[in-house]
Amino acid sequence: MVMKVEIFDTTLRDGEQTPGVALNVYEKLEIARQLAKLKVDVIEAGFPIASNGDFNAVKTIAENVKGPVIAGLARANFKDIDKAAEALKNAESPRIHTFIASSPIHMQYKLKMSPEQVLEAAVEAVKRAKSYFEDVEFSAEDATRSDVEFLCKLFSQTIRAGATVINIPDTVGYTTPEEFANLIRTLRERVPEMDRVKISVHCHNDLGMAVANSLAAVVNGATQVECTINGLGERAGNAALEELVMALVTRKDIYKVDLNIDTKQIYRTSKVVSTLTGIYVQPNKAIVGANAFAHASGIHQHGVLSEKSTYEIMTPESIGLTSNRIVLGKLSGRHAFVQRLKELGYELSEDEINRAFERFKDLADKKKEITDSDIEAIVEEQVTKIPQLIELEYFQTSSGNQAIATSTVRVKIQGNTVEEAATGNGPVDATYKALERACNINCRLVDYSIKSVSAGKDAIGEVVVRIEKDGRIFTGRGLSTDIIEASARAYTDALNKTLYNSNGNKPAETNEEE
Ligand SMILES: CC(=O)SCCNC(=O)CCNC(=O)[C@H](O)C(C)(C)COP(=O)(O)OP(=O)(O)OC[C@H]1O[C@@H](n2cnc3c(N)ncnc32)[C@H](O)[C@@H]1OP(=O)(O)O
Ligand SMILES: CC(C)C(=O)C(=O)O
Ligand SMILES: [Mg+2]
Repeated sequence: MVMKVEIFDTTLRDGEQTPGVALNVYEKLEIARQLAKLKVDVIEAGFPIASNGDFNAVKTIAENVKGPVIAGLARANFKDIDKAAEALKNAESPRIHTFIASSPIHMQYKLKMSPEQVLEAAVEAVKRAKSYFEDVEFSAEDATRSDVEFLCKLFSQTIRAGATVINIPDTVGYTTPEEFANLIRTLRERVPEMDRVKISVHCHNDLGMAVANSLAAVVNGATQVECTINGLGERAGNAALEELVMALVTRKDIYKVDLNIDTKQIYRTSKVVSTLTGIYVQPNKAIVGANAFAHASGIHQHGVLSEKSTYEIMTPESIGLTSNRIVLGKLSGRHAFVQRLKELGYELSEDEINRAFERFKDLADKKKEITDSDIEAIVEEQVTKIPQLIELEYFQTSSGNQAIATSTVRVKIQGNTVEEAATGNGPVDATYKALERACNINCRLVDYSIKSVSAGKDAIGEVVVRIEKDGRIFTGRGLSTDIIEASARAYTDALNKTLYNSNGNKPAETNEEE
């Protein structure tokens, strides 16, 4: 029989312990409703004794969210438990989650209690909680640094007192998969009562092993896993729900467990939580990071375009995304570029593709990500071009508010390399004068305009110039992330057209005017 593992979400309790996060009752309710859509088995809605706000949030969620068990946290004392019971009393399925630390460090320095006192407080707490509700969870805080003998005693007695769920937290993220697996196995072997309750784990991520430790516990019999959306939580956070769930689903061949979760709600839930908590998800975060289903390198893009499973172990649709993302940049190859051209509706010849691809690579060296607008601009610039009689090989400018702008350019004109320099009213003016000299063309700048083609600080600038020569107007266009370069390219393009025209050719573009 396939074992069922329950997902206990503590985003609203441990997740809210993330430094800088404070959710109001409406925000908590919205997250709880989304967690119910995700079909988590338990929502830990808060710590009712902590504040009136948290009490109200737990009460509101208990009264309004149906489906999952609604849990409230309480220390091992009557005041906390009574308050939690009051907040939870109208829940469809309420659970009081009471806890006390069991490690020597915590007992001695924090609680200032002997093990015997802790044992007694735990048993009394569970009995008190049981007087309110059938479902009672008991946690031995810092279990992974506790004496195993003592843990066995604590769990045996709290189960006899009525606990229905025994939670084994790795409170400070100290354990390792092997050690934790061994602890779960040992406890199950040595505490016969564990057979009749749910065995839960609650792992923190201080050494980056929260998910791995939780999975090791599942393999060894844990039937409930506590986790948070986006891995939020105290210090380095808790095991991330999305990672745990997708590991259990994707590697069902190994874990062989069933879950209630509707994985298609994962992405949306992550978004809701990051928006309401203000804690953004790092781009390379597993499952829900912006790059989790993005492919940036040519070899991978080619693979994924041929067959997605070459580089995707789960589908973006399975977590609620509509598709993967092919990110065009300097590491992309021809396959991905050609595919994007097709998607944008271009039908280009081999030669046109070659030229556009060359320009794309050139631009990608300067710009992190090439957007669709960039590609459209590249195609417009490259493909509609007449033969390059003048090629801009190099330019250098210097300018400043106290200096005379100077520019040096090197161009290749019909096979000959010419270098010239000029001064001007600014770097663009100086470059234009140097280009005119180098090309030996007398013309007049009629119009100059610049606009941003794409978004962001590294956006492409598009410069369009109109020049007049012998009574005719020629238009030139230039693109670059550097506006001086875009200006130089535009002017070179226009000069090229004047030369092409004076050689007796009919300009290919329609933008030439009499
Ligand atoms: C591992 C975890 O994540 S546990 C959950 C942690 N979350 C929180 O602490 C968030 C909410 N907490 C709060 O709002 C407050 O800390 C409260 C309301 C719980 C308590 O506030 P205060 O009464 O001002 O106490 P304070 O937080 O300074 O100290 C904790 C007290 O609880 C005691 N305590 C801690 N854990 C437990 C426990 N599980 N059972 C019983 N007593 C406990 C401490 O020994 C200390 O007792 P003392 O006041 O007699 O010295
Ligand atoms: C309250 C308990 C379960 C906890 O958050 C922890 O030990 O980390
Ligand atoms: Mg915790």
